[in-house]
Amino acid sequence: MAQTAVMGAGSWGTAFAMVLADAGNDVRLWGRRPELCETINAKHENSDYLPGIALPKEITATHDPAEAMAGAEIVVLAVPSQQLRDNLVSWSEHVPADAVIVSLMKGVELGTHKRMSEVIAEITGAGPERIAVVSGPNLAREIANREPAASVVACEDQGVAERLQKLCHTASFRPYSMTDVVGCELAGTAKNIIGLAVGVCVGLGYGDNTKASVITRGLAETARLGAAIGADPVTFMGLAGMGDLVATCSSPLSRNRTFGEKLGQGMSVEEVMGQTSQVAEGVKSCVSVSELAKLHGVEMPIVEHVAALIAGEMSPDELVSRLISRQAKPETV
Ligand SMILES: NC(=O)c1ccc[n+]([C@@H]2O[C@H](COP(=O)([O-])OP(=O)(O)OC[C@H]3O[C@@H](n4cnc5c(N)ncnc54)[C@H](O)[C@@H]3O)[C@@H](O)[C@H]2O)c1
Ligand SMILES: O=P(O)(O)OC[C@H](O)CO
Repeated sequence: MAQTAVMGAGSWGTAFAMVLADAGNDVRLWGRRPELCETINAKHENSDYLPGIALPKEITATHDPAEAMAGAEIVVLAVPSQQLRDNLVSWSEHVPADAVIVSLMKGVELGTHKRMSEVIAEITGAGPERIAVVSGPNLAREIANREPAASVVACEDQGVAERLQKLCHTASFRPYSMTDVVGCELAGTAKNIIGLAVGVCVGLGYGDNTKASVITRGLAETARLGAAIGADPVTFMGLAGMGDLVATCSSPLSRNRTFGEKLGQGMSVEEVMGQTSQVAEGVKSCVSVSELAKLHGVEMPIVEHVAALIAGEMSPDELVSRLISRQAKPETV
């Protein structure tokens, strides 16, 4: 068992802190707002993000990053992807030199097109054997309710992945280990964008054939970019790929799918933003992933159309009609 720090007390940071505590680890949870940390410590509940769920007593919250990470063997990062860089710059002096740094985030940075593991390596100087990713079909509220689910722990060092796997294996959470960090991160990021597209179709009133078509072709274009940036193609068939895509695109709990659904129903991006307190990563990552694909000469029509929709350059109806009327071609990845 290990001393762990979870940096970010939103939905997934808190739910994953529960997983770590259930697995027998000591968990310090860093929260941005002192008053939320006080509530968590006093009531053992994150009333803002997971109301009604009793947190294990082994979780203690703090607003002080130095206190959160002091002596931590495992530092878990769970803030919105576009906010990671700024936070990590201010936290990096407190990250213990030998700690393994685990990303729970599913996004690609705007401007740099970097995956979160690349941002972590750049800012902390940690080598690949100290950087890991957890990704899979893991909607926070279901995990916090201890509903059975599987996930993937990826680290280039298989031994480190296996150690982390043991540290987060509980009676309801079953992690698999793997070494494909690139594939895992790309799959987790792209599924949010495909989830937005599926949500748009749901909002327009379309049914399961439409959803399945977007999911399948979404996975194909994700795998295409994966092949270009060095991912293992098998990853896209697994929990971080197909698994997460199915969970996100099927569930009303998904913030990305819900965001798209509201757009499909006729709300503007600004209106949906105004109603959304939690992060829908695909809204930003559609831009960075679309640019990354272009840099690698890879076509990602669904991602590109979602980026155009978010930019206000096309309507939900146009998104669907333009995708369906693209030139006919063989079904290849
Ligand atoms: N919620 C899920 O079901 C789930 C599951 C798997 C992965 N993820 C991923 O985990 C990451 C975190 O998502 P979440 O669901 O916890 O998001 P959230 O919106 O529920 O919470 C985000 C947390 O980050 C904090 N935050 C926001 N802006 C910040 C800033 N500028 N500086 C520091 N902290 C800031 C918020 O206060 C909050 O504690 C995302 O990349 C998401 O895609 C989420
Ligand atoms: O709520 P979403 O759309 O951010 O999805 C949450 C998780 O990533 C599902 O695995």
